[in-house]
Order: sequence, then C-alpha cells, then structure tokens
Amino acid sequence: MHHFTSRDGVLHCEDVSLETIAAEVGTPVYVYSTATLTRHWGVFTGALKDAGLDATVCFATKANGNVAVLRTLADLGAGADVVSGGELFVARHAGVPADRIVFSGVGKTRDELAYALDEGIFQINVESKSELEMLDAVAREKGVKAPIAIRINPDVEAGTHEKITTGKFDNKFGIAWTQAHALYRKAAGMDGIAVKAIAMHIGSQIADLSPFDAAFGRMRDLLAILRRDGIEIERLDIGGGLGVPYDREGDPTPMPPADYARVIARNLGDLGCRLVLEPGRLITANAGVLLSRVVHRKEGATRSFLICDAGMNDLARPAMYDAFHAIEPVRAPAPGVENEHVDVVGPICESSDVFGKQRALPPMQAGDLLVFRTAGAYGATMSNMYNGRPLVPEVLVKDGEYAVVRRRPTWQEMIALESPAPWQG
Ligand SMILES: Cc1ncc(COP(=O)(O)O)c(C=O)c1O
Ligand SMILES: N[C@@H](CCCC[NH3+])C(=O)O
Repeated sequence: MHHFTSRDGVLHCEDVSLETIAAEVGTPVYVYSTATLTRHWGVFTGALKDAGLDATVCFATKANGNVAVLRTLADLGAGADVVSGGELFVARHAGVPADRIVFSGVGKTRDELAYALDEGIFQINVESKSELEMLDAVAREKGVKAPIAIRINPDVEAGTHEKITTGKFDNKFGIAWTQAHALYRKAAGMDGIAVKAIAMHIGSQIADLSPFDAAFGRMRDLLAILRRDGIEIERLDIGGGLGVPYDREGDPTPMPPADYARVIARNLGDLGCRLVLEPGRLITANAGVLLSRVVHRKEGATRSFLICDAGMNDLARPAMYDAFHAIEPVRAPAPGVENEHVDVVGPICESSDVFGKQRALPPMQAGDLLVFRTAGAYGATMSNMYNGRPLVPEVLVKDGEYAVVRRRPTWQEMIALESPAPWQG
C-alpha cells in the first residue's frame, strides 16, 4: 500500500495529491496506482517462478476491467480470464493476446462461444454438459476444434463469505468432480472439441491455504484417472481466489503468494503440466482507492453521519457482502485532534448504503475528502447508475502524472440509450 502515502499531511497516490485529483476531476472517483499494479504483478509472478512453476497468469478481468489497467497488466505480460463476450472484447481491445485468454462462466451463449472461437483464445472452461454440446456444435460449424478445460467443482469449503464461495456441490459452478470423468470421456470423443486442461476456482478472498491444498489434491487425482484413460491433459488451471488484507482488526492475514506457490508446487508442480492462474483481487484491490467528498454532516439522535458523494452504486461491496473497507481522511488531522465515532454513508435511498458504522475518524465536515481503501478490485466493475447517478470515473496515476481513463458521463450520456416509445410522440 505504500504507493498511497501521506505527504505534508495530504494523501497522495504515487506523486500526485488526491486533493489535486478531486479538484480537477471531481468526486467520487476511483484512483489506481501503476506502481502498485506493477509491484503486485511482480510479486505474484515472481513467487511462481521462484517455486519453479511454469505458468500463464490470466488476470481476472471482472476484478478491474478498465482498459488502461488491463493495458498496464498486458504490457507486463498478463493474460486475461474473461466471463463474457464483453470482457473478451475489452481484453482484446486493451491488447491482451488471444493465446493468453481463458473464458470462464456458467452461462456462455452460442454467440459468445462463436466469438471466442473466432478470436482464437487458448482455452474455454466448460461448466456443463449443455455448454459442451453447444460448443462442439459451434466449433464443427466453423470447422475448428475448441480448446477446452472442464471446470471441476471439488466440493471444498473455502472458508470465505458464503456469497463468494464457488467450489461446493451446492454452488452452480463447475462439474462435480465425481461426474467429471464421464464428461471428459464424452468431450474426448467429440469432433469439435480438443481437451487440453482441467480447471477449477473455489472462491474468492480466501485467507487460508488448506482449501487450495484439498482442491489441488482432487485435481491431481482426476489427472491420474484421465491419463490412465488415455486422455491427454497439458494444462492445469487453478483459478484465482487468494485473499488480500482489507485491514480490519481480527481478520485473518491472507497467505503471501510465496506460500501459495509452494502449495501449488507441492501438489501440481511435478505433473508435466503447464499451470494457468486467474488472480483478480490480489493484483488490483490494493492498487486502488475510491476518493469521495463529504457532502453533509448530520447529527442524528443516536449518532453522527458523514454523508458522502460516493454511494453503494459506486462501491457495492459493503452493501452486498457487509465487506469492510478502511476509510481514511485525505488530509491528516492536526496533531492532538482526537478521533470520534461516526457512520459513513452514501446518498442512495437504501438503508444498506452504509460504508462503515461507528468508524473512528478525526472530526470531518462537509467538503472534506476521504478514501475507501482496497477498492481497486470489484469496485468500478460492479458499479451501476442506481438513483440516476452516472458511472463513477476512473483515474490512473503513474509517478507524477495522472490520466482520466474513464471519464464521468454527462446526464445526457446517462440516458443516451433510452428513448420514448414511438406512440409517445
Ligand atoms: C472463474 C474465476 N476465476 C478467477 C476469479 C478471480 O478471483 P479472485 O479475484 O478472488 O482472485 C473469479 C472470481 O472469483 C472467478 O469466478
Ligand atoms: N465480487 C466479489 C467477489 C466475487 C468474485 C467473482 N467470482 C467481491 O467483491 O468480493
């Protein structure tokens, strides 16, 4: 996090003052640090290399789909994990080579599968028999073979929030590992399918390595079964999911990438397969903050509220998962000023539009700036226009420079796709 630091009492992103960005771009706004993105990428890929692993790292675009962020990562050698035709389009537009793009997701449509084949991406992670049959048909029509993995559901408890666990049999994701062998056999006999890999992804914000250990064991067992059956597997795609610190007291400390890499190497390192990884949060979460201004301070009957210009439409995680984001003033308080406890809320007409209850903060007033930390993953990508609020802009900082890499739409642009019905004149 050391690319977001206080200088002369004002929070900076690299060498740019967040007060400057707020004044020039307006608030709310997401601010990302190129240096942090680069550092996270280096630490993660370095850990894999140090563990002797031969890996293709495909950044999970759903965590942060901004073209400039993706371009930054692509320039460092990143591939992309995409979950829709739209994400595939953005990844290609940002310069991610097709031979480093993997397509995940339970609901790929015929058109999306056709687009993926036309682009020549290196792997499609199939999540159902229905999808396998559809993909086979589309590929045969085109006279090609679709390179696939089957995403297995290893039925492990990831120990994360129930809304973001994906590797239990009750979840909609993947093929139960107990049913995978049969589907692989079917796939191996299809003219439009080229079996290449086994895939899995057990959930997100995982702080403990034991669920990975258990799931990798299942993958290893399946590989042995498939090989005995003469089904060739070249790659193992182990998804993403490694957690990051959100700096809440009492939260488990997520495992460092080096420890994760050692667990991968121990389970899967000696199988003659290339690895594919799909990290999202780990790369971008702590490379971004949401910068917001206090619009009103309100003294309620039981508590004080700081009402910000950012809302749950801009950063949905607290409302969706009761997620914790550290909140900090941009301008440090004068020495000796004591903290108070306040509720930090947004302007949306929903009681769940709360970023933090009874947070300890120096006294703040209307006009003051604050940041929500660790907002570079699943922040802007999950934003929406609820309550008639145009999408929040995004800024990318590099050293002493910044660029608006998604500008704030005007109200006119917000309604540009809408029109009265013809009979309304
Ligand atoms: C298939 C798949 N791969 C990768 C990811 C990225 O996960 P994370 O951001 O936890 O690394 C996700 C999201 O959880 C996912 O669904
Ligand atoms: N969007 C979630 C994580 C789900 C990841 C998508 N598979 C979050 O903000 O934590």
